[in-house]
Amino acid sequence: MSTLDVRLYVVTDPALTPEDRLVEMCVAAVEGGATVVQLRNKQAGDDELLRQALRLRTALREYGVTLVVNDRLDVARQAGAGVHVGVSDATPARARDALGAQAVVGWSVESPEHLASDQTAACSYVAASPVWSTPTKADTAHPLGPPGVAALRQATGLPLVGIGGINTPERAAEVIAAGADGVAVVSGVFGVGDPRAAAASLRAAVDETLRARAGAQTPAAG
Ligand SMILES: Cc1ncc(COP(=O)(O)OP(=O)(O)O)c(N)n1
Ligand SMILES: Cc1nc(C(=O)O)sc1CCOP(=O)(O)O
Ligand SMILES: [Mg+2]
Repeated sequence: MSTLDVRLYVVTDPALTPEDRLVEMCVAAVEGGATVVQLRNKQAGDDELLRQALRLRTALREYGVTLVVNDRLDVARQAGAGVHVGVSDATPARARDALGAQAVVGWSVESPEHLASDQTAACSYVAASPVWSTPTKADTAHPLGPPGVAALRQATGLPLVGIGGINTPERAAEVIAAGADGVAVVSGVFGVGDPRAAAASLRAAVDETLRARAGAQTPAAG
């Protein structure tokens, strides 16, 4: 199975991506360079969320990006999407059982201890939660900062994204330089006027830092 491309992972928020603009804004983010889209709407009922997930799936199919639903296993399964779970949700193992071997299952990790758990065997990727504090989500663990991301990198070979407060290309570059494979972003893409341009700037910073990191790891010839 090929490695999941998590370079720019955008996460929706009903306050920033209202239903009548949800698809248009996600398509713009993908055209700017997003590789994963997560539908996150804590208030929506299952029927409403499923309707949104199906609309997104249809619109995103031609772009070949990954669609993930936050928290709700049943909606994810019915939409043919992946799922993201946190420490207070269903476990990754339960999500894997519900969605099957091919599905994308993501897990929030708040410390290297989480990565010592056998739950990681069920994960397609993990998210460093949070890198910086953010007004977008108040109920997070203590921020890890880039050093915390580096500690998680040492503890896992799974695709690793940082999330929380990554709202500038400079911050995105810091997270990648610390060892993450990608950045997960809400307000830095959907809270600005032009999601396509914001996604393109963040993606450029991610790609440039990944290239610099790869160059630094390759021994010079001679
Ligand atoms: C990519 C990504 N990382 C972390 C989270 C947060 O998940 P969780 O801790 O379960 O919190 P809620 O999003 O459910 O409020 C996420 N959704 N996506
Ligand atoms: C959905 C989410 N999860 C987080 C975590 O730490 O687990 S932080 C977060 C919101 C991130 O929003 P922004 O990019 O606007 O800072
Ligand atoms: Mg959750």
